[in-house]
Amino acid sequence: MTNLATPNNHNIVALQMCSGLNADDNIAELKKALNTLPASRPLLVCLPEAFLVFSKSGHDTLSTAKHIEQYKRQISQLCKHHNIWLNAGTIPEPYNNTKYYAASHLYNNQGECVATYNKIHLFDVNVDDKTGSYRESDFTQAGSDVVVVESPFGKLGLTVCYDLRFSALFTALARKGAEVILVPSAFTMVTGQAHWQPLLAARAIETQCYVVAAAQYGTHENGRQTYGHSIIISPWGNTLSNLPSGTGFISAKADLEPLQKIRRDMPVQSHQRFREHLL
Ligand SMILES: O=C(O)CNC(=O)[C@H](CS)NC(=O)CCC(=O)C(=O)O
Repeated sequence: MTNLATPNNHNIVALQMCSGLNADDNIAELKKALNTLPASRPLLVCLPEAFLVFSKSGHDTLSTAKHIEQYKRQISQLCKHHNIWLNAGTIPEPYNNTKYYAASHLYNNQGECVATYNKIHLFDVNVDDKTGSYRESDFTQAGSDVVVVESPFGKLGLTVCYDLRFSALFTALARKGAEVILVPSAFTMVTGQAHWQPLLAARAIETQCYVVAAAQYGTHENGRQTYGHSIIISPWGNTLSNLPSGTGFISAKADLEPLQKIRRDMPVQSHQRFREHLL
């Protein structure tokens, strides 16, 4: 595990993981990683999509969804124990007997779940890799609500992975006041190499938000290969920290003063001429 030296004013961490099939094993990995956290508080820790379970099939993820409360209790206790805010990447939340939401919860440092975003755009895509065909909507119910939540780190906008390709969602988040946008992800190696970094940079620049993307990396027990490259980008589009490969942390300071100056100097939201077409 890579642990980069962390200046003690850093307030945001993104954890890169290589999650496996078994939820208990993935929680054990998470616990180990949290024991090496930087000491600064308040601290927001961001986890990747599917950190709890990265299955071979939606059937297996659905069985984890049926026992999700025990895992949520553990996640909540970890937040209290470490005195951290946590974006719990995604976990499967039951929708009905055959589908779950890809739910991205935000926990505060008391262990309370203070916001939930359900992934809106589902990855029903053919990719030129070993997996070939991704049909996320077979088992995942799409969400519909745009979520921005107050926090000690600014107003957080929640998205997940494939959502990154849909700028209208990011514009909607910006219009709801988002200052820091989280993009927990499990990008494929092939599409990540082609599109990951430029899409994230564009979203940061166009929304004038910090963008924090915690990613899955490596070859997983389910046979999939993910791109990694967890990254924290400033509202000016600068990369503040990144981790191309392996597992471990990156961290940065999300400072709202430079963000406000960027928005004063270049008020793109108020220059927007297509407002009536937007959410
Ligand atoms: O299936 C799970 O268990 C966890 N979820 C994922 O891995 C999701 C849905 S298949 N992956 C993506 O959205 C990749 C997007 C992507 O790679 C792109 O937009 O290019």
